[in-house]
Amino acid sequence: MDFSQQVYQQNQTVWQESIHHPFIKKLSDGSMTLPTFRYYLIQDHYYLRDFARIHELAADASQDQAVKTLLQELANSLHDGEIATRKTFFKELGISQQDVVNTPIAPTTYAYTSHMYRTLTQAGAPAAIAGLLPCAWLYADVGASLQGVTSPVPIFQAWIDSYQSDDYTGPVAKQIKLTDQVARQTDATGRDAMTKAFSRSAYYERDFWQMALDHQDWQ
Ligand SMILES: Cc1ncc(C[n+]2csc(CCO)c2C)c(N)n1
Repeated sequence: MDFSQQVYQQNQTVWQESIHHPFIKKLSDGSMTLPTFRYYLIQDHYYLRDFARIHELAADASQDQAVKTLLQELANSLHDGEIATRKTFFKELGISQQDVVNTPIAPTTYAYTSHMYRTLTQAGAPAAIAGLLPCAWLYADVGASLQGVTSPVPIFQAWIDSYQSDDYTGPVAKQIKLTDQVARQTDATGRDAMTKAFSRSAYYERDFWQMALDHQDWQ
């Protein structure tokens, strides 16, 4: 069985807890408050900045030219895709640079991004690549689970729509393929590190939703 299918199956409990998380329910039924959505977007802004950076660092650390190129491509498509979408949301909700500066990175965002940097420095590019995978894959599944759902709040609907276009699902398939290719070129110890990196990211993805509902801070 491919590495991706194996870790996907192993992490279904936490995965399904994300898909059925109250955060997703509140987005789709419109009961989420705007301050919660704003909180999520600002934390996500911090997250995406590091997420893009880790692609670049993993590309630098990778020995394989094709892997390097694909990671760089994924990093570029982030700037045109997810990061650009966030900028539109910021504009629509009136979130300013000052609002971002005034909001510190919260513990779960800090832990999730630190986990990805740590994985890269301690276990290398293959594990870092596996740690990047749950992000896009989970959101594709969340998008699929929301197919046909119409949120009464237009900006929540825009968020849902952003995970349903082919522009989005194409890169996810590429990333799964890349991870499987890297896993095939890696020994058992490396694959074990990849497995751990994937599981930990899946865990932090679930906690990210809860962090936003709780408006988690450092108190
Ligand atoms: C915490 C968190 N996890 C996942 C995503 C989703 N996401 C991040 S980058 C990207 C594009 C393809 O890699 C997608 C879908 C997010 N925004 N925030």
